[in-house]
Order: sequence, then structure tokens, then C-alpha cells
Amino acid sequence: MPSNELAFQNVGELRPRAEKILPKQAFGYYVSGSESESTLRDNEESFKRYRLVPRLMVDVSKVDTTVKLLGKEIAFPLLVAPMAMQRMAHPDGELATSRAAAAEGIPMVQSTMGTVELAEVREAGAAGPLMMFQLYVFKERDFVKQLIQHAERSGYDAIVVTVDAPFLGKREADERYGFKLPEHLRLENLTGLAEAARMERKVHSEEKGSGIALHFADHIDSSLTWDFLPWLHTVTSLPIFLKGVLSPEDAHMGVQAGADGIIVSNHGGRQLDFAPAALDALPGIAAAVGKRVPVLMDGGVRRGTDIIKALAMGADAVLIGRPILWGLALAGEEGVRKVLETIRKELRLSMALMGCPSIRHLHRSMVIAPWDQYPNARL
Ligand SMILES: Cc1cc2nc3c(=O)[nH]c(=O)nc-3n(C[C@H](O)[C@H](O)[C@H](O)COP(=O)(O)O)c2cc1C
Ligand SMILES: CCCCCCC(=O)C(=O)O
Repeated sequence: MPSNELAFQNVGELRPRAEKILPKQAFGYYVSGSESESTLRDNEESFKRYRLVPRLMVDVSKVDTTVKLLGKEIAFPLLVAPMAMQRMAHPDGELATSRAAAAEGIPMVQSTMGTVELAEVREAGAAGPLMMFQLYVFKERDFVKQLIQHAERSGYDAIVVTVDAPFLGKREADERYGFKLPEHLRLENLTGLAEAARMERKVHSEEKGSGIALHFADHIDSSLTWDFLPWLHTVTSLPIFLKGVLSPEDAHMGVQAGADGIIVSNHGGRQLDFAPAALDALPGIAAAVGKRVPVLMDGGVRRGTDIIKALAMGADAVLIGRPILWGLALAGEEGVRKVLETIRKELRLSMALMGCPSIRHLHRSMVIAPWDQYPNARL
């Protein structure tokens, strides 16, 4: 019999339950978007604008949800998105998330701003198919180089460079509650370096407003241009994904500059308010990339049908963010596992109802966008 924390029908039920148990600073940081939160809302709403057209009389007695990413088989086309400071949600933090992702056979992307050291997170997920390290680029290039090489030596399979955050978006909940990292927690990947003490002071500081926005403004390199990618390839042999792409032009330029993968994302509505929903930006970007490298997307994925829509519209896989934190807050590793299992089961059933025995059967013609005509209108 599942405990109460694990008794839920869909992941949309979890947010209000997490709100009841998390301190308001932590919940506010996790849940919020930037400014008017228009993009945040649009991410989830965008999925509701598209309709699915099933195909019939196909043998779906067996449904295979697996896909390959970077040559590795993953149980279904979902990755855990990089999310900072997970030990505010649960004492096991990133370790629990890593174990859960591995147990469910999907990749996790570990944030630079983790509250568990990156090698420990990799180790906890050793049984999983693959893990990626998300990179924030600090002004101190030697530090960046050390971080990447440490991630590579620790067994990460790819680097995900976040390119949509030269500064942190204006998150009003963090300003309102004066967000600080709780005293007992550390940004564990940043300790042991000369700069770390100064950064730690900022995220724990008594200054008014959001400590993390101050930290960003001081330390993140806001001068990055496309020549960063060739430099990155000189310090690592790992594939490099670019996260935060929203225009076909940038996707094309990124691939030209050496990106091995593109992640269509508006950072969960936390950066530029009024940026488009990632799902709406996806088809144009997939067309511009033209299968040269994998295209992933995130923002608002909450259901198995959301994965179907994104894949039919050009994604190779999708990432999920906040529901992981709600599952983590409610029941640690088991909570994250239940979130992933719930979505995998929804995906499997919806694929069967769509007449798709495997992921490669999903096709653009099975999704109707608001501007498309219904299929019979073409007859
Ligand atoms: C609490 C929180 C922390 C995040 N931290 C990072 C981070 O450290 N690096 C990063 O690239 N993206 C970060 N993101 C963005 C996520 O990787 C992802 O793009 C977004 O959450 C996906 O949207 P969703 O939450 O609607 O699924 C964070 C998002 C949240 C909600
Ligand atoms: C000093 C810690 C900053 C963490 C920022 C993480 C992030 O990307 C987010 O959206 O929040």
C-alpha cells in the first residue's frame, strides 16, 4: 500500500502538496518564474493548445518507449533537468534524484549549483544510462576549466552549457522573501576554490533582496559569445549541448560553432519574461537543425502526452523540472521515482492509443497545431 506521499494520480497534484511542507523561501525559489510569469504559465498552457490525432488498427499489444541518446538506450525520452540546490527540498537532495533517475533508466542533468558535490551525484547514479553536467560559465576561466575536467574525470557523459542566463531573471518571490541558501547547505561544487568563500557569502548574505541574483551578477560571465564553444572543445572531449535556445538562427549558429546538441528552453520561465513557450519554438528550431545534432526541449512537460507532442514536433527527448522537486520534497528518492514512473506509464498508454508501437512511429501529422487545418479538411 503506497504511503500518502506517494498516492497521486498525476504529477500536477504535487505542487500544492509540496507547498504545504516546504519553507516559503525554498518553495518560492523553486516555483517562481520571472516578472509577470507569463512565460512560466505559457509553458504548460502551450501543450494544451495542440491536439493529437490517433492512427488506428495498428498492433500495439507491445509498446516500446525506449530511445537512444548519445548512443545509449534510455527507458523513455525524458531527462531530469538541471536544478540548483535540491537539498532545500530533501536532505538527500541531488543524491536522491540521481538514484531515482538511474533506477527509472533515464538521464539526469546535474546543475553546477548543486548542494551535493558533482562526483558524488555521478556515483549515486552509476547504475543509470548516462549523466550530463550543466555548466554555468564563471568569469574565472581557470575555475571553469577545472570544473569541466573534474566532471569529465568523474564520469559525466556530456556538458550542457546554459546560455540563457548572463544575469539571473527577476524572480520577485526571491526578492520578496530575501532568498538565501540555508546556513547548513553549501554550493558544493564551488567550495575549495579561492572564489568560493566570496560566493558563499553572497548566497548566505544578509543583504536585502535575492542573494542568488547578486551572486550571478558578480561571478557569471555575461560576455560570452559563440567563440566560447571552440574554447570549450579544447578543454573537454565530451559532447557539448547548448541549453536555452529559442530561435532557429541561434540553433543554427550554435551547431556551426560546434554544439553537439541543442536544448530548446526558456529556463522554465525564469529568465526572459514573454519569451515564447519552448514547445512553440521547437518546430522552427528542429527544422533549422535538420537532424545534424539531437534537439531536446523543456518547459511545462507534465504528462505522457506532452512528451508525445514534443517528439512529434521535432524533439528527440524532453526534460522535466519542477515536478521532480515536488516528488523529492514529498518522499525523497521514492517520490522522484513515482513522478517518473507516472509519466512513463502515461506515455506508454497514450502511445498505444495513438497507434504508435514505438517512438519512431510518432509523426508531425499526428499533432494539430491551432493554425493547422483538421486532417479531413484537406480531402
Ligand atoms: C528551482 C529551479 C532551479 C533551476 N536551476 C537550473 C540550473 O542550475 N541550471 C539550468 O540550466 N537550469 C536550471 N533551471 C531550469 C531547468 O533546468 C529547466 O529548464 C526548467 O525547470 C524546465 O521547466 P519545468 O520546470 O516547467 O519543467 C532550474 C529550474 C528550477 C525550477
Ligand atoms: C547562486 C546560485 C544560483 C542558482 C541559479 C540556478 C538557476 O539556474 C535558476 O534558475 O534558479
